[in-house]
Amino acid sequence: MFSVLPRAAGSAMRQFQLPFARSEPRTSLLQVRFAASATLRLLEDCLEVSYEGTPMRFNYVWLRDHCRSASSYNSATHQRSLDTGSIELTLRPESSAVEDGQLVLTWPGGHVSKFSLGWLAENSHEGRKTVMEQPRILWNANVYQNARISAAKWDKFMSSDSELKKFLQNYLLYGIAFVDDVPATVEATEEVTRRVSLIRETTYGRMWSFTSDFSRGDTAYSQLALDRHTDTSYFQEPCGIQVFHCLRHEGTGGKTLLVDGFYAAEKLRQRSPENFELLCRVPIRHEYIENTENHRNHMTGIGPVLNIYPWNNELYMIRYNNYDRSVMNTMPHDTIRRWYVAHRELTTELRWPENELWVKLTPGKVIFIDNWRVLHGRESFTGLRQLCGCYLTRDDVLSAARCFGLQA
Ligand SMILES: C[N+](C)(C)CCCC[C@H](N)C(=O)O
Ligand SMILES: O=C(O)CCC(=O)C(=O)O
Ligand SMILES: [Fe+2]
Repeated sequence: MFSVLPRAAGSAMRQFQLPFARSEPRTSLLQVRFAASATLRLLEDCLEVSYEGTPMRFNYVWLRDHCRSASSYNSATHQRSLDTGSIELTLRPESSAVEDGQLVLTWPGGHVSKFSLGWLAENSHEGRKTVMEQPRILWNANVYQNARISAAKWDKFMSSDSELKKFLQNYLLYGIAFVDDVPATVEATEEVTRRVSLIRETTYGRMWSFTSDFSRGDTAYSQLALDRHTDTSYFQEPCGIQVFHCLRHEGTGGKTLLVDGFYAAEKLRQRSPENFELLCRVPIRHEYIENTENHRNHMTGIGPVLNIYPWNNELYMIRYNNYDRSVMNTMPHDTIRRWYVAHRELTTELRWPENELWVKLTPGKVIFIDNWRVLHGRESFTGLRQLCGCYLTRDDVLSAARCFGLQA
């Protein structure tokens, strides 16, 4: 397994910088010793706090903006009451002190702000443990199998919060997680997903249950194999999580394929930074057109294949669906050739057999897939196969994880 830290991207992205510019403090006006190993300095444009060995700088406007006094902040709703627009941008405190592990600042006019040193350490730029929004363990089939992640069990999952927390931690790290022993019904599948989050209703329904009956205008509703892909790439915001539960299958084939899209994309970033960068930059369109007796849809989503946060180059979403990719008319002629080369290189990564995790979904086994990261596909099959599931709202899944103290 290679590192999960985002690597510095290639040449075209080297101009990247953290948004927090570092400038040398100019004058030291005041030094106060306030704890065994902590020092406070009121500088020209910021307060420097050296606490537990880390010097941290706090902009004065930032400090006033983060004042937790009753008139500035409603701690019952966790909302700011202060109008940030009313803070003088040249503001400086009139005095500063440390009392009982708290930094106490008095502002011109007499308003007092208090900050615990621990809170400052947690929230300073310098004190932040990691620049990653979402720590992950990227995997190929070996890595995932050797990790021996156990599936949650229905009974415990439904009743024990620590079981749910463990499940969410696995989900966040690997982008997939399983619950076993779920009754093979749509209702139980709904219950198990409601334990985690809200369901995202789409044109396919809230909960859906389908066979290969071509009830909708899409290949999923057939017996054909489906190559690895992410779903709803034609949404402006693709669904965050996909849930599958195979309620019955009397026949052969139909295994589920899972591929960690971020593992493949990071390989591409290492191997060909320019191709990685191109796939981050060039927008393409996906489309879902359905015109049947009962359903009329025309959806499009536009965006790059690889989506990274501009401030740290961390991947947060891959949109990869060769079936639903629409006409390539969103880029100039000279980019097209290069885009196909880059896309081919990513496709090659995604197709290495060692990156493929194959799972036979059986009645009772529910899988949650991070549809912004892990691609799914299936083998062709024979016989009656009924699959049910739903999409989940991403924000609510992440919120559930944060409520357990997980970094999400
Ligand atoms: C999952 N469910 C069967 C309801 C919908 C399938 C959607 C299929 C579509 N081609 C896509 O990839 O988004
Ligand atoms: O039939 C399957 O296993 C999955 C089909 C699929 O890709 C989907 O429903 O999104
Ligand atoms: Fe799919």
